[in-house]
Amino acid sequence: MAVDAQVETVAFRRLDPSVPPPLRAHDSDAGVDLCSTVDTVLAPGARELVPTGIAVALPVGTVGLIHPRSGLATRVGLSIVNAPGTVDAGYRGEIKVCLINLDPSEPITIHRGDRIAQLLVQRVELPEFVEVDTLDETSRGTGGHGSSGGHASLVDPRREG
Ligand SMILES: O=c1ccn([C@H]2C[C@H](O)[C@@H](COP(=O)(O)OP(=O)(O)OP(=O)(O)O)O2)c(=O)[nH]1
Ligand SMILES: [Mg+2]
Repeated sequence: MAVDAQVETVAFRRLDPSVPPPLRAHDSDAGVDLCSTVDTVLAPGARELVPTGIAVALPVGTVGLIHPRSGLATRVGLSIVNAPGTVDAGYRGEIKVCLINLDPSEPITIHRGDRIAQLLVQRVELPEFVEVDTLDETSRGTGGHGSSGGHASLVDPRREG
């Protein structure tokens, strides 16, 4: 499958003419901000699929990753259930964000036009997966899920202080 050599532009459509275009707050920012097209209130613990009014045509060989915004995460506990969300290069539908209110007690009010998430475009490999009988040996081998140790104090309920 042909992969574009350089990715300098990404075509987008505004499905809602009043929604702002995907913009970087600063030229060198990794992500462009995505805005809500709806007013909504997220109760503590609630999640909601929020439309952004934006559709994109990402070049083949790239992926769009939808990340939370750190300021909203820190200040009010707003996050994304499936962070980072995956936007496939072939997807032409509206980008939607599955927001979640992680605050234990306070609701979060979202207004139409609020910047709710950020979209990063990254290169991605599209390898063919080839089935084999044996895999090459490594020093890690099959060890995982804490096999290297070092975090017992984080999970030991008897820990004091
Ligand atoms: O946060 C997200 C994640 C995905 N999508 C869109 C773009 C993506 O290309 C498509 C499918 O996403 P994904 O593969 O993560 O979902 P799935 O549950 O596997 O659905 P599908 O069976 O359509 O692949 O949904 C969004 O708009 N927002
Ligand atoms: Mg999928």
